[in-house]
Amino acid sequence: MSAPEDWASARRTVHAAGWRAQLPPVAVPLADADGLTLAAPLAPVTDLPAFPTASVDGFALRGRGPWRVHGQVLAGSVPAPLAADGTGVEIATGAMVPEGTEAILRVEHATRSGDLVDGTPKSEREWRVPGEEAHAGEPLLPVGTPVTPGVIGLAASCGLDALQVRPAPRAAMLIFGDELLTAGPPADGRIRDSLGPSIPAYLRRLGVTCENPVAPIQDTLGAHVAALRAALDGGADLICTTGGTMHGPVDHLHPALAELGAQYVVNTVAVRPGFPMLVAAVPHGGRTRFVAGLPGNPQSAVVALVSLVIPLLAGLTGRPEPVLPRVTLGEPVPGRGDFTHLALVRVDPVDGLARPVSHVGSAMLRGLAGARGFAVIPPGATGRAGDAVELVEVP
Ligand SMILES: Nc1nc2c(c(=O)[nH]1)N[C@H]1C(S)=C(S)[C@@H](COP(=O)(O)OP(=O)(O)OC[C@H]3O[C@@H](n4cnc5c(N)ncnc54)[C@H](O)[C@@H]3O)O[C@H]1N2
Ligand code: MOO
Repeated sequence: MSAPEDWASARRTVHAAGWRAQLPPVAVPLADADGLTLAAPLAPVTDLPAFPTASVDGFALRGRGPWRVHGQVLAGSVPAPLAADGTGVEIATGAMVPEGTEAILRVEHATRSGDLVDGTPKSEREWRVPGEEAHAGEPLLPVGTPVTPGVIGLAASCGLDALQVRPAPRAAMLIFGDELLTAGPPADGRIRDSLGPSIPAYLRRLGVTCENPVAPIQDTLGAHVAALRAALDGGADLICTTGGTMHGPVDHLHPALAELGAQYVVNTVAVRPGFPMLVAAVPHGGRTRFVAGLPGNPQSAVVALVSLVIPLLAGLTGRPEPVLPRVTLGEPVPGRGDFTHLALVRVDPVDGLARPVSHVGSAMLRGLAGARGFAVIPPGATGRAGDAVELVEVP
């Protein structure tokens, strides 16, 4: 077995490997772009607003009052200029302001008799001027920005119909372990596969297109290699496997990777739980694909997902390496010697402090199901109440 790699540096290594293999950009209609990643800066086609735009309902006026009002300007039309002092038009919020306008008088500040209007307009301008929000071509959001509903709305207001984005990575999910049942209660030495139903759900939350898992795959080297080949031929950018990361009698992942000509990006990480996790790169079909080997112990598999798969996906989609938020511990959390300890915590909604949860054995999911994420206790350290530590959130 190779020496385990430091947890933080393993994250940097997989991000860099994903970055080098970034998925080629595509143009995607706005309505389909949520969750993808900008591959070009977002910039407006015109000034924003594109024309002087009334902010209130009232009267657009020229010169001194009282003003003779002739006609109406509604949003969506091009008005004639105000040609003479002492004249005006009724104007609606959102309408283009006529050339020659010197003030807009709000309807609630106006007195009207017949076609004459009088009142005192506010001293501040009651319309938006072109370029007030942005100028044509001005970069508003950089490459690597995750597309959110807010970004989609901004893009539409900028006059864009599509966005240049990195597409969603495609994942396949392979479950190893002859002891696994896909339905019914555990019994007679057999247990339920808890990762086949849950890891694809996490992946989808991470913006990945994930097929239904292939489960369980027979505990033979031939079946492992065949399943990995089928996933590569199916076009997967990322293949997540569970189990078989160690070197027990039926752990075939390492020999299967060797047979495929895969190169380790990271092979075992100095973290508890989860240390036999790995990421390997496989050249296939003219580009690099990745295999993420998640350990079989269920909590360890999720640790591997948040530790390695999330930074790998960030790299693949052209996003920066994830920056971890910090939380303050409300109780002590022990360290794990030379290893990083990822300790499941919940974050109290009232005092905002992170406290360890119970039932956190690496074979258990009970603690994980109610936890916000993993507090990171670095090698050689111990978490004391009041310490601000990094938090890896569970997706
Ligand atoms: N001699 C040693 N043995 C083990 C060590 C060690 O250091 N020396 N480390 C343990 C650790 S830590 C982990 S984690 C596991 C990792 O093992 P594998 O990735 O090879 O996983 P398996 O042996 O296939 O399974 C381990 C465990 O998890 C259960 N399992 C597997 N898949 C699923 C699934 N989809 N759903 C639910 N449970 C699953 C499986 O039945 C085993 O109980 O190795 C330790 N051993
Ligand atoms: O590292 Mo194992 O993943 O402790 O259960």
